[in-house]
Amino acid sequence: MPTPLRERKAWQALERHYAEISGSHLRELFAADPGRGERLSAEAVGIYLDYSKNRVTDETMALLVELAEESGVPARRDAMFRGEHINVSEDRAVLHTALRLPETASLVVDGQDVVADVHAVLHRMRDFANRVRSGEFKGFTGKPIKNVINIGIGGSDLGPVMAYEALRHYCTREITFRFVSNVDSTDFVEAVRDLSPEETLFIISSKTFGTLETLANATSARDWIVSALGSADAVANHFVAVSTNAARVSAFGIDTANMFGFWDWVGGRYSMDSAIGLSNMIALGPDQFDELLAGFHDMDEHFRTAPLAANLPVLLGVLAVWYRDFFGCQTVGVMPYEQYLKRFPAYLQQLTMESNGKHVTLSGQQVDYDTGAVYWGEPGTNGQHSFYQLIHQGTVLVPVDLIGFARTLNPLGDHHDLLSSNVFAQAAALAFGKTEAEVRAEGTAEAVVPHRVFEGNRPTNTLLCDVLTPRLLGSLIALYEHSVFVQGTIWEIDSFDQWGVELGKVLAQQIIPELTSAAEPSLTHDSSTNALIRRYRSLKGA
Ligand SMILES: O=P(O)(O)OC[C@H]1O[C@H](O)[C@H](O)[C@@H](O)[C@@H]1O
Repeated sequence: MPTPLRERKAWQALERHYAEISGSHLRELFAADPGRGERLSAEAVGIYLDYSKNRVTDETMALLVELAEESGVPARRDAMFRGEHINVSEDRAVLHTALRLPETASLVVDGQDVVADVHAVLHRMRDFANRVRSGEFKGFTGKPIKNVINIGIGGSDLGPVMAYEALRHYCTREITFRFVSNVDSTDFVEAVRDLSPEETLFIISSKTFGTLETLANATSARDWIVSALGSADAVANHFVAVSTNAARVSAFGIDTANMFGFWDWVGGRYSMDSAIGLSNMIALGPDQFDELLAGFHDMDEHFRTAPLAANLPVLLGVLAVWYRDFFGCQTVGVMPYEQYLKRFPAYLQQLTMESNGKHVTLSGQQVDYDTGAVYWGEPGTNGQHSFYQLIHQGTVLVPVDLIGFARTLNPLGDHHDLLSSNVFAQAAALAFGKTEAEVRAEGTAEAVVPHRVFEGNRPTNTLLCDVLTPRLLGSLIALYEHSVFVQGTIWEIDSFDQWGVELGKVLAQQIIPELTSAAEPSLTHDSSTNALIRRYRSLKGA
């Protein structure tokens, strides 16, 4: 049993240290230490992390790294990479890192070479992707596929849609890609409105193949194809499945020959580099998909081997703990200054919040400290003209990750420098602010002075990369995956289960028949739920 968090030596030292330094201003820390801006940085696999604009000193960082050490981050990391069952509440290995091991590697878990299994599926995916891309794979009426629709939700949607948007520059423009996730019929109806069924392929992505939203959408997709093409036999030409559950795939009516498998040791939110990425492989082509996997692996190797004090996921992870538990920050903003990464914050929400939104330790004890923060964000400059006001002058402290790139994939005049100047300007403005004296010196009318003061001392990480490539994207995602792991290990929680999504699902199952029934809603509901059900029924019937 690890020492409870509050009793760890490094934690207690951090409590004392926090009392000493929490009042320090980044203005003073920078003024007293000209080397700070370069020293408090780390770089690996094409990602430069400037963490100097955090409310830390060298001593803070040393203590945070000690905390990671004392919390057993290296040992648990190695256990994860070996395939031990670190997901204790589901008694499963956590092996998304095996999805990106090179074919020459070998990893035997429970008597099975998982690398061989992974590459067997990758080979089938490559063959299929090539056949779809070349037009060799044909629809029921003999036409090549022009549209690919991934139907999935949560981890079976967010990764593929984020990566598709992120890597659009590298994707074929010959095929239209769409992603249907919501059980709201509008999602499906709008996605297929302008498409020809004869040229449309559905990828039904679901780890369990039991998710209501996905099965409802898959059923509507099947009806759409069968009614348009006039034969149930058309399913074989227009549907493939990605799942761990072959029995359910075949019960749905998809031949398991058209199924791409993965394994229970891949968590849904860690699955975009498994067969769940099939739509991405078709869009990118197998070679660029390999690059994406190589990028994940680059970061895995860095995480596995770099000293903790220079280890990017460890640094991001311990800083997240520092703000969450010592400064009491409830949220973290992630702002990509790269339009292609517009869905990255949404992707990170599942990764971070489903992983670390937990209230008990691995052994089931209620935690007596805060765990996962709320993650949110938008592309940077758009955010500046909307909610950055609160980050600059509001009363909450919001640590922000700013993600910038030296080069754009779409050079156009001076746009990219205009964009990038904002990355550096925001980080500086948040850190150093503007004092009352500075505002006055500008000749500001006295009554307005307080409104124009920026306290500063608002922390940021700046992640600076060269240009967005599939490889870089893989590394960036793995960076956040492992940061989540570091946080979860320090908090001693299970970052790989998600029991918190179950209760609502069960209640919805109970309510579904009540929405069409004329009988009184269930006596087991509360009066509010019953009143809402009655009102819904009467509005619907009106
Ligand atoms: O891939 P599926 O089995 O359809 O699951 C889709 C999603 O739904 C669940 O409710 C979980 O909260 C997610 O972790 C998962 O990614």
